[in-house]
Amino acid sequence: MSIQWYPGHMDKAKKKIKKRLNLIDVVIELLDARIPLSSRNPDIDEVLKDKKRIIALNKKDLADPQVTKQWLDYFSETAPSLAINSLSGNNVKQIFSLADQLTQEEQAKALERGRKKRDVKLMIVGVPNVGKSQLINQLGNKNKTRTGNRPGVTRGEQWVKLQQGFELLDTPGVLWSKFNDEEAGVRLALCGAIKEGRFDNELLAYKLVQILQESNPERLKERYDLDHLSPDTYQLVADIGKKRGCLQSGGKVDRNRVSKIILKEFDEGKLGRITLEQPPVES
Ligand SMILES: Nc1nc2c(ncn2[C@@H]2O[C@H](COP(=O)(O)OP(=O)(O)OP(=O)(O)O)[C@@H](O)[C@H]2O)c(=O)[nH]1
Repeated sequence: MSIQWYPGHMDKAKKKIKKRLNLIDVVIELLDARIPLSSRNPDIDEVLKDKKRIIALNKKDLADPQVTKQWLDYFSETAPSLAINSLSGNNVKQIFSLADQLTQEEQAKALERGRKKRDVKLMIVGVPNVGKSQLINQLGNKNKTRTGNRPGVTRGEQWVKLQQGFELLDTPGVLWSKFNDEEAGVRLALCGAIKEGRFDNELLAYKLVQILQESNPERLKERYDLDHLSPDTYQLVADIGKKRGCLQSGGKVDRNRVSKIILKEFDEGKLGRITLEQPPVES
C-alpha cells in the first residue's frame, strides 16, 4: 500500500530550516531510538548539505540498548552520534562536548585572527513528538535565559543562552518523515510521530503484538500473564483483552479498549525496551 502524505506545508518547513541554517554552527538531528530510520527525513542530507551535525537518538530509555549500540555504529559514519534521554537528561550534556569538537577548528582560526571566541549556535531538527521541546528544556537547564532582543530568523524565535558558550535557537525545525509503505507508517504512529487518527488503534496494537510475537515473546507472556502465546495475532490480542478484563456484555472482547491499553503500555515502556527497526546489514 502506498501512502501519500507529504503536503505542501512540509516543503515549506524544509525551506524554513534551510533559511535558518546560515545562522547555525551545528544542527542536532534528533531521531527516535526505537525507529531511527523511519524517524529520519530522507531529504535531510539535501537540507543540511555540509552543515556540521550531531545525530542524537532520543528516548534511549525506551529502546533496546544492544540495538541502540548497533545504530550508533551505523550513524557514526555520517556524523558524531549519541543516545540520550531528554526526559531525565541522561547523556544530554555530552552534546556540548561533541559540538565543541566539531567547531574547534573554526574557533582556533578565529582566535588566530585575533577575534573573540564566540558562542556556538545550535538548532534541533526532528519529526513530531521525537522530544525536541524536551531536549531544548534539558539543554537550557529548564532555565530559558533569552539572549535579549536578538531575534532568530522569524519573529517570535529567540536564542537561548546555554552553558559553556553555546546558544540554541528555541524554535526547532520540524521535519516530517516520508514513508512509502504501511509498515514504516505503523512504526511512526506507534512512536507518536503521526497524528492519532491516521491509523486505527486496533490496527496499530495488532501490528505491535505481531512484532512482539516475533521479537519479544517472553516479555508478552510475562506482561500479560499468558501461559501460552497463540500464533494467531488476532487471537492473541483477544487473549490479552480477556486477561485485562476488556469484555463487552456477552463476554466479547472489547478490541478497542485492549488496543488502547497495549499502545499505552508500549508508549510508557512497560512492555520493555523495544526497538522496532534494526540497522541495515552491510553486504
Ligand atoms: N521516555 C521518554 N520520553 C520522552 C523523551 N523525550 C521526550 N519524551 C516524551 O515524548 C513526548 C514528546 O516530547 P516533546 O518534547 O513534546 O516532542 P516534540 O518533538 O517537541 O514534539 P512536537 O511539538 O510534536 O514536534 C513527551 O511526552 C515527552 O515527555 C525521552 O528521552 N524518553
